[in-house]
Amino acid sequence: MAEECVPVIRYEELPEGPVVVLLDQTRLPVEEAELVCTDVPALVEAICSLAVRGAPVLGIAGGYGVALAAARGFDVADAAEQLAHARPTAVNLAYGARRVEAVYREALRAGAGEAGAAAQALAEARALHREDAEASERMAEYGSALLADLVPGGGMRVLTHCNTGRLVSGGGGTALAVVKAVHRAGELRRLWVGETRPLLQGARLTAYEAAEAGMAYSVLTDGAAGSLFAAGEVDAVVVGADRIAADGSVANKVGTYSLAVLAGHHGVPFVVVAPVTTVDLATESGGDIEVEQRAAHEVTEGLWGRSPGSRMGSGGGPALAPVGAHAYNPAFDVTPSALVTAVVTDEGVASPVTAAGIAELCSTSRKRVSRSANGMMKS
Ligand SMILES: CSC[C@@H](O)[C@@H](O)C(=O)COP(=O)(O)O
Repeated sequence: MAEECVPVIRYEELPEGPVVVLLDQTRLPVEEAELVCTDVPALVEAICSLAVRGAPVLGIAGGYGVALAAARGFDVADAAEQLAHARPTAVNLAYGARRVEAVYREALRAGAGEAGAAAQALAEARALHREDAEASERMAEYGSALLADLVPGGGMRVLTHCNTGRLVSGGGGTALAVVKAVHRAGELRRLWVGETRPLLQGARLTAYEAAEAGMAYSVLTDGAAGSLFAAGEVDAVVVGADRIAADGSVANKVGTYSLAVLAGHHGVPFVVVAPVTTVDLATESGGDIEVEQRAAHEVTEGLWGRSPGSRMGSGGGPALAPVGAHAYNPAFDVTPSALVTAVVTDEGVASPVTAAGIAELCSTSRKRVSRSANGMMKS
């Protein structure tokens, strides 16, 4: 159960100073080790190496990073800049860093002083963390209800990609939180877990969470998805998102687009689950989304499968390809809205996925924020 698990991220005020503590996801599933970041460069390094990863928790990390810089007396604007640009595709990272930076600046402007502004920055980062947990619950509710409609009769076989559960969130997560709700309702026959090359977020992390939740699951190589669809073994695909453009295009872990094409070909619902904070109305279309390109050695070396005596490559892993092999290694791809059956958010569901539907979800969210800013009850 999530309550007994090592927290994915936390901000701690130790006698020697504040720190951000992360569950190091590069070490999973072998061990649950924590990584303690005492400054922003250490946190940026943890973000780049994927010790902390997945869109919503990157937002929380960005927020805590700015709060950490403020509390330790570092240059807050520089910290926010470094964090916002540590990875380019997941919009939540910049969102979290900029949101907390804005609160810090406003507090300074209002005369709170540095310590007061730092305290307000931390309160904002903690609020962001809490909101994300609440958003997970709402996405799980909306998403599981939608799946029950899309796949009537229960006993569904769901295919997912990458990792979108508690490891990416202040709460239960996005797509995997939906699958967990389906499982709790007794309606999940099997979770198909795409291994997610090259860094195996599916095999290492989603399988770890599926086992933790007691689900029936199978890991498959990314290349095996086609034959699984052809055999009629997939009732729905449920994935997360790193950025959703105004036209409803979805950037998510590389391999998502291929699954959407397969789902379209086989008439299987393809559902994207993400908080509204992952929608970026300033990005007009999928072609405008910056896709992070990562180092070749992630593809050409077995970074997660070191064994004694293996010949090590430049990244420190055993060679899987000739030394020096060129690699194409985008971290994400973009799926056009026409291939997406529904976008499930914490503010409701857009289906069919249109620019108007996406804008409507965001305006619901803005109304909610302004109501709560006016001291009214949150809906
Ligand atoms: C809510 S998680 C959605 C996405 O962030 C997830 O599917 C994903 O692509 C993560 O990529 P990663 O490179 O592991 O950070």
